[in-house]
This record gives sequence, C-alpha cells and structure tokens, in this order.
Amino acid sequence: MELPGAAKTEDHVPPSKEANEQLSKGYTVVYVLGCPGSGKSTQCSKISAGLGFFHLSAGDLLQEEINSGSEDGKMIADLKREGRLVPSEIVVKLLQQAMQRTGNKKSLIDGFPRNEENQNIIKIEPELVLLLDCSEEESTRRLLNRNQLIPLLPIMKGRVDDNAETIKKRFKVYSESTLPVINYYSSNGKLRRIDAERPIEEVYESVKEILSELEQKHQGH
Ligand SMILES: Nc1ncnc2c1ncn2[C@@H]1O[C@H](COP(=O)(O)OP(=O)(O)OP(=O)(O)O)[C@@H](O)[C@H]1O
Ligand SMILES: O=c1ccn([C@@H]2O[C@H](COP(=O)(O)O)[C@@H](O)[C@H]2O)c(=O)[nH]1
Repeated sequence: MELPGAAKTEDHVPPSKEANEQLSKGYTVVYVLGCPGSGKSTQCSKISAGLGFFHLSAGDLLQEEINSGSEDGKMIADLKREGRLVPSEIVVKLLQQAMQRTGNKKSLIDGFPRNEENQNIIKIEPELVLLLDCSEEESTRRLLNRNQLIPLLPIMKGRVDDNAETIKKRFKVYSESTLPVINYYSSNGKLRRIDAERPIEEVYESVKEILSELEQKHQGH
C-alpha cells in the first residue's frame, strides 16, 4: 500500500529482517517524535550531552546524504523541499549504518519512524517513545524564526523546508502518516507525552524524569 506523503520505493531493495533484528539486540532505543518544530533536535542534543545517549537524527543523516552530492542525495533534496517523506529503505539503511558505527548502545532516534512503513521495515522495538507535544501554531512560529536566525550565523544556511508553504505540507504529512505511528505506541503503553509548548529547560526536566524511569528499570529497581 502506498502511504500518504511517501515517495515510491520500487528502486530500493529492503534490508533483511534478520539484519534488523540482529542490530536491535543489546540496544536500548528511545524514539523521539513530535510535529515539525516541536523541539526534537533541541531536546535530543541535551539528552545526549547530559545523559549519555547517542543521538541519531534521521533528518540529519538525510541532509548528510544530500551534502554528499550522490544520486540518492539529489532525490532526497527534492522530496525535502516538498515536505514529502523519503523512501523507507533509504532512511533505514542510513540509520543502520550509523548505529553500526557507534559503540554506544543507548540510542535516541530523532524524527523516526515517520510512517507505518518505516516502523515495519526497521524492526526495532523501542523501549520508550517520547512525544513532544506542541501546537501547530507555536511550532510554525519556531520554524519561521529558525529560518530567520540560522542564516545570520556564519557558514550556516537556512533550511529549504522552513517556509510557510512547505511547513503546511510537513504538518499534513505529520497528521496523515506519523500520527498513526504515535497512536500505535499510545495503545501499546510505550508513549510518554510531554508538553513541549513550555520553555526548553522545563521540557528537559520532564524528559529527564521519564528517562530516569528507564534507567531505574535497567538497574532492576
Ligand atoms: N521549548 C522551546 N521553546 C522555544 N523555542 C524552542 C523550544 N524548543 C526548540 N525551540 C526552537 O525551535 C526551533 C525548532 O527546534 P528543533 O530544531 O529542536 O525542532 P525539531 O522538532 O527538531 O524540528 P524539525 O521537525 O524541523 O526537525 C529551533 O530554533 C529551536 O531553538
Ligand atoms: O525519517 C525521516 C526523516 C526525515 N525525512 C525527510 O527529511 C525532512 C526533514 O526532516 P526533519 O526531521 O524535520 O529534520 C522531512 O520533511 C522529510 O522530507 C524523511 O523522509 N524521513
């Protein structure tokens, strides 16, 4: 079934189920989800610096592929500009390669899975899923603001998808494709919803409380 917002996948061979299951062995994986601009990267950077998690951002890995100038990179750039999702096999391959490169078994996966197809292909069972819950209005304000701030910094360029028109498309893809994934983790008890409308430090306090639950579980408390 073709999912809304997703590009066609027929040119890509899916990674084997065994490879994914092997990869997930011994890993503690936390997915960090939320609408565009809800603060996923901001919180993941803080968690990574403060709590020793390895931060894997699907969006950053795709951007690296764009920067490499490869054929896949050109296709990814077109999809990103349109706010559409990249074929699952490409994202999963990049995530797997990044996980294999790190020795750190505590990983945060930021901005993935984006649809049910992503979720089925990666075959990783997260221990928890953090949902940064923020309104479309506030998130849009943040993204437009990010687009104004970043070009002011030397060597940094603004994002091609941080404009009003593409932000609307990204929200449509989020509600059509990502919300079903979030509903799935809500129904299986793994979802932890965090009010992300608050200031960064307050959001991080809530994140830390939830992740300490996980640490305690691992220490057998
Ligand atoms: N709690 C917050 N309050 C105000 N601004 C915030 C907050 N969290 C993040 N921001 C700012 O909002 C912008 C978007 O944040 P961030 O890049 O972390 O979001 P994201 O969810 O990773 O976005 P995307 O979905 O586009 O990858 C950034 O400029 C960031 O500094
Ligand atoms: O799993 C993913 C993650 C990202 N994309 C594409 O990249 C952009 C930007 O992603 P951010 O997480 O906002 O940095 C997104 O709009 C998609 O085009 C993807 O396809 N799959």
